[in-house]
Amino acid sequence: KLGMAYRKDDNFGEWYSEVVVNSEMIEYYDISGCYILRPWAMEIWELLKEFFDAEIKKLKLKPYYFPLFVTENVLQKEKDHIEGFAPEVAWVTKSGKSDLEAPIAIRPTSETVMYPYFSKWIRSHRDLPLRCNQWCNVVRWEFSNPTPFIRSREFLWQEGHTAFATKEEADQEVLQILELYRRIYEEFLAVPVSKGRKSEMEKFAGGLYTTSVEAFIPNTGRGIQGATSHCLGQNFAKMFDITFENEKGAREMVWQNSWAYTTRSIGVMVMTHGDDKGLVLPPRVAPIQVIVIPVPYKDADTTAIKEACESTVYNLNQSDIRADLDTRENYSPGWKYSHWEMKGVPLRIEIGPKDLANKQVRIVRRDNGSKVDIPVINLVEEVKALLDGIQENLLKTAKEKRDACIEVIKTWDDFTAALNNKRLILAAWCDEEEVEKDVKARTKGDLGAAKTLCTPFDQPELAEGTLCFASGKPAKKWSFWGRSY
Ligand SMILES: O=C1CCCN[C@@H]1CCCn1cnc2cc(F)c(Cl)cc2c1=O
Ligand SMILES: [Mg+2]
Repeated sequence: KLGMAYRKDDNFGEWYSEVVVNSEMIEYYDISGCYILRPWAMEIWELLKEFFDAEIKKLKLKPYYFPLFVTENVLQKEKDHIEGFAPEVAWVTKSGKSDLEAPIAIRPTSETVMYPYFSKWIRSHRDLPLRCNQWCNVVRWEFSNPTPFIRSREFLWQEGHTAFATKEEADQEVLQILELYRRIYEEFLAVPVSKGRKSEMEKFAGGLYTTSVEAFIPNTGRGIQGATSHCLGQNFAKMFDITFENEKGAREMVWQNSWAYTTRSIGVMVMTHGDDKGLVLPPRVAPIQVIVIPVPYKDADTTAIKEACESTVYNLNQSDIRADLDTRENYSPGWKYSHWEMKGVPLRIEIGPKDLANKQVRIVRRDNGSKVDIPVINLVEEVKALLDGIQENLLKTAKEKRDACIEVIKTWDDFTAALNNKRLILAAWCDEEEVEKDVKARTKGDLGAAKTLCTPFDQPELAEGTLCFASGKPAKKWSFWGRSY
């Protein structure tokens, strides 16, 4: 199937569903909210994992794998904060025809699975820091509109769970991990994000504070949480009795963090860069960075052309560039151009008789469609420069688009107007939870209510006497507000 039926700016939802299928990332599945991740998606996940895993190994994280299942009474251990999540928990109640004695939950997150064993493993300060990471799937039986990568009932993630003797160590790691999440989004996915702190209402209820990287989708005017890094304080240490004997022989509770990013990150990238020809991949996450296509003419030397394509791919691969060729005789060059554009391959190289004769190749950029003829001898350097240029251009363009959506507001009327204009709102407010609840109540509607997305670490100047846009009380901080996924 060639070409898109939907245009990104006309029908974003349909456009998105079409892109993820036509680019061969996703196959829809017969259970709502579940999707098949095909190689074009999994290879991106693996490239991100390769970077992140190497980085957390530098931070001394150790790989673990904990069971998928958790008993009811262990899951209920954090009853205070999970009561809001209870409807999302999926339960196994039978095996074959017979009922299980007690239902078993499928992990929606792994605190309750892991922490009883943290309690067992941590005895002395010498057992600290404990640094545990697992790559796995989790299940949350969500009911709001399922969307490939963005909101699914099963998704892949990494979840890091660490324990320290001091709050200072925990605070430091929270930010180290948040920086890695920023790098995942900005340096790999070319998606601009804002680092900040979640409000008391939006944070992980079981923790002390939550930091996050927040992205924004201009087409829908919705914010989207890219990844989270929580400091749990000693809350879970208390709940699960995770204590250690310090150097002086006194017993203390550990300070813990937990942090995650998920396959949602791939969906954010698709939404950010895709266009009406389909997917547009940032080179650093492109499974194929360069596709080489022979352009044979009726009486041309097709063998020579094919050999030129093969040596081009070989030379690029020798320089660690992910190149491949499409020599399928049953498809025309034109069909192949559209096919690989749909899949978002950053560079296409065309080799025809003229190119052969001139010892050059024609290179076409997916991001801006520009074409350039390059002498074969300069090929590798030129391709590397072009790939770097595309990576840079995608982030720069996305940043400009996101920044163009930011609107600073001071009054309630401007707030509601900006909301309806699909803006990313930056507003000073009094930081009172009641007021945040009130804004939610006053903006409820079929598009969803407005909420705080994060309080950016990078705070604009707060002029003396600035008043909260919602309550009129003295403003304490600037926060990003908007509707969200
Ligand atoms: O975000 C992270 C980073 C990685 C480890 N976990 C935390 C907190 C997860 C919050 N959360 C999120 N969703 C949940 C859904 C549920 F069904 C239940 Cl029972 C609990 C939760 C829940 O605690
Ligand atoms: Mg949720």
